[in-house]
Amino acid sequence: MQQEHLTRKDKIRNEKNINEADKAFLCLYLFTSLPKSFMIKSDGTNNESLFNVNYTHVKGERTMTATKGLEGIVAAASSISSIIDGVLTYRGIDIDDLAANATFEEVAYLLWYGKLPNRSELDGLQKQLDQFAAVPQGVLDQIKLYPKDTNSMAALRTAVSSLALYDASANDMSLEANQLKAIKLQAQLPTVIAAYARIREGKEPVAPKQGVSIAYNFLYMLTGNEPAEVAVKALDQALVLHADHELNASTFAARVTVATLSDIYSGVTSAIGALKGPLHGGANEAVMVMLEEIGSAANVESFINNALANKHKIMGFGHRVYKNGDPRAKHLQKMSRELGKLTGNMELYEMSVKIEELVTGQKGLKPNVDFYSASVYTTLEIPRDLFTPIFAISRVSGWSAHILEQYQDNRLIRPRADYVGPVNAKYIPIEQR
Ligand SMILES: CC(=O)SCCNC(=O)CCNC(=O)[C@H](O)C(C)(C)COP(=O)(O)OP(=O)(O)OC[C@H]1O[C@@H](n2cnc3c(N)ncnc32)[C@H](O)[C@@H]1OP(=O)(O)O
Ligand SMILES: O=C([O-])CC(=O)C(=O)O
Repeated sequence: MQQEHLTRKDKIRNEKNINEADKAFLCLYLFTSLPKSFMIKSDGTNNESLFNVNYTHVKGERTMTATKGLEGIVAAASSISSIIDGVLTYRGIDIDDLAANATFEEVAYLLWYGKLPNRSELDGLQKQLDQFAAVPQGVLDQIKLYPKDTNSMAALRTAVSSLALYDASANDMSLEANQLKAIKLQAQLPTVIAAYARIREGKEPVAPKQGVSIAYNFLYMLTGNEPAEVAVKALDQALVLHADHELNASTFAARVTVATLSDIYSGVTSAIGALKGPLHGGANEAVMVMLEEIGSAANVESFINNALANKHKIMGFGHRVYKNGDPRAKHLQKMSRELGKLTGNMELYEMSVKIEELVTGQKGLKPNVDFYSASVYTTLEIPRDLFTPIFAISRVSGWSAHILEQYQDNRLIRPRADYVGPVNAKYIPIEQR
C-alpha cells in the first residue's frame, strides 16, 4: 500500500498537470501518510511548490509556514459538491442544470443521499418535512424574550442551538438518527426565522402549512398570506443556488466542530456563526446596505469610484475560488431583471448592473452569489436582515450533508500553527513587572 502511494505520488510530482482524481488521491495520501498538515496547491498545476513546504525548526520540532486563510489547501475529500474550472456541481450535476430544472427539496435529497429522489422518495421527504416543520413551543417562548433589536443571525444561532435542547435524539450518533436530524433542521430553520421576524414586530408566529414547498412555507409563515407563484419560484431557485459550496468557511466550521464527534446541532450552530460574517453569507445584507446608501443609479459612479479609490471592499464582489466569475451570479442577475420587470421597478437592477460594470471594469472583480440576491430578495419584499438567514435556510442542507459525510469517515481536524511569538521568555513575578 505504501509502495503504491509512493509510486503514484512520484508520478504526480513529475507531471505538469494533475487531474482531479490525482488531487483527491494526494489529499488522502497527505492526510494519511505524510506529516499531517502537509500543504498542497489546489490550482491543478504541478510544480515544485506542490511539495515545497517551508520547514522551520523550533526546539527540534518541525513546523511549517502558515498559508494565510488556508488558500489553496485541500482539507477534506468530499463527494458532495465540486468547483472544477469554475463549474459548480452538486453530486456531479451542473448547477446550471439544477437551477433550471430542480426544486430545492430535490436538491436537498440529492445532497443528503447522493442521488436525485424518485417520486415516492420525494413524497416521503415532503411528509418528513411536514412532520418536523413546527418548532417546539419552548423555542418560540425563548424567541419572545430576545431583545427586539437582536441581530437576525445571532437570533438564528441561539434558536438553533436551543432546538437541540428539545430533541431527545440530539446526542444519538447513529446514521439514521443523524439523517433524521438533518431533515428536522431543514424543516425547522424556516419556521424559526419566520417566527423571529414576526415576534419582533409584536405579531404571533404563523404555523407552517402542510404539503407545500420550503420556499412557499417560508414566505407564507413570514407574511401570513398565500405567496405569489412567481415569488415562490424565485425563492426556490435562490435556495437551489445557495445549497452547497464545497469547503466554504461555514461548511468548514461545521466539519471542524463535528470532527470532535460533537452533535449535528453544534455543527450547524458553528456554521451559522461563520455564515453571519460579511466576508461570507453576511455579504448579501451588506450589498443591500450599499445599494440603499447609493440611493439611485445617478449616484453609482461617484460612490464606486470613491470606494475603490479609498480601497474599500465592494460587497458582493470577489471570491476566494472563482476568479473568472461565480456561476450562480448570472442566474440571480436574470432573476433580478425579471422580477424588476414584473414589478415595474428596475431601479435596483439597473444600479446593480452599473456597479458591476464599474467594479469589473476597474478591478476585474466579478459579482458573487451574494450580489444580485440582494435586489432579488428586496423585490420579493423580504426585510434586508433576513437575507443571510435565508442563505442559512438553503445552506443547512449542505452543512448537514457535510456533517454526515464527516461522521462517515471521521478524523479530528487539528492543523498546526506557525509559532511566531517570543521564545525563551521567563515568568516575571507580578511585583517586578
Ligand atoms: C457566499 C460567499 O461567501 S461569497 C463571498 C461574499 N463576500 C463578499 O462579497 C465580500 C467582499 N469580497 C471579499 O471580501 C473577498 O473578495 C473575499 C473575502 C470573498 C475573498 O477574499 P480573498 O480570497 O481573501 O481575497 P483578498 O481579500 O485577498 O483579495 C485579493 C485582492 O482583491 C481585492 N478585493 C477582493 N475583493 C474585493 C472587493 N469585493 N472589493 C474591492 N476589492 C476587493 C483585495 O482588496 C485584494 O487587493 P490587493 O491585492 O490590492 O490587496
Ligand atoms: O465558497 C465560498 O468561499 C463562499 C461561497 O461562495 C459560498 O459559500 O457559497
